[in-house]
Amino acid sequence: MKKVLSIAGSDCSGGAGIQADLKTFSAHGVYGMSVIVSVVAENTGRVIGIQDISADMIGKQIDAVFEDIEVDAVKVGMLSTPDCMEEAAKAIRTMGCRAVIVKGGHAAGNAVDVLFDGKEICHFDTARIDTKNTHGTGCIFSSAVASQLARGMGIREAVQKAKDYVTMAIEHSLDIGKGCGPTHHFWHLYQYGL
Ligand SMILES: Nc1ncnc2c1ncn2[C@@H]1O[C@H](COP(=O)(O)OP(=O)(O)OP(=O)(O)O)[C@@H](O)[C@H]1O
Ligand SMILES: Cc1ncc(COP(=O)(O)O)c(N)n1
Repeated sequence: MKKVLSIAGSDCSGGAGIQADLKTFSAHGVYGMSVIVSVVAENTGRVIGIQDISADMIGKQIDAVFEDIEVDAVKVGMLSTPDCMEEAAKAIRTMGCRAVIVKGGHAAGNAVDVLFDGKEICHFDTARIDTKNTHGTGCIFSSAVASQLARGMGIREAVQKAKDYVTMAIEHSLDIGKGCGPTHHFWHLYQYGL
């Protein structure tokens, strides 16, 4: 089984952050691991508090994973301090960085994401879904890309599959909480079974 690591914050309400990443990894059939950089007291409506984990402890978590387990892909989420960013940058640097994707979830009109793979620009364009329930969309989109890369897919195909996944997860989003609810990480599994 391919192994994917998320370096991100913890969302106690379960829709974003580490919790969303682990659900997304499981939905993609990869083994999920997590390095927690921050504990966030948040829900679908507001962020109440943020407790950052020390850079030393973040580094130790990363070392604990890498000294023992072969990691096929890394996804980085919320990084709330420059120290966290430095630890993550060191980890990413060891893997190389060949492509960049800019997400357009907050723009007006269609939901368009733009990928630059070092050679060509590629657009991923879907109709905007009219819903307030988009808590965690960025988390699950990037976790889905990391999962597909770990499974051996090329970058363009991985982004297309992740876009399809996040779009359907938003389409089947859950009305949980009073604010912006989470998406449905396992809609496909619940609809069609294993
Ligand atoms: N209402 C929507 N309808 C369709 N797709 C959406 C919608 N909102 C977000 N997306 C898609 O979800 C994915 C995540 O992008 P999004 O911009 O929401 O991430 P984000 O992490 O919230 O962004 P940011 O980091 O700027 O807060 C992208 O593929 C985006 O196009
Ligand atoms: C711990 C944590 N990490 C990230 C996000 C952003 O989520 P998104 O931008 O995907 O909605 C969040 N709300 N909480």
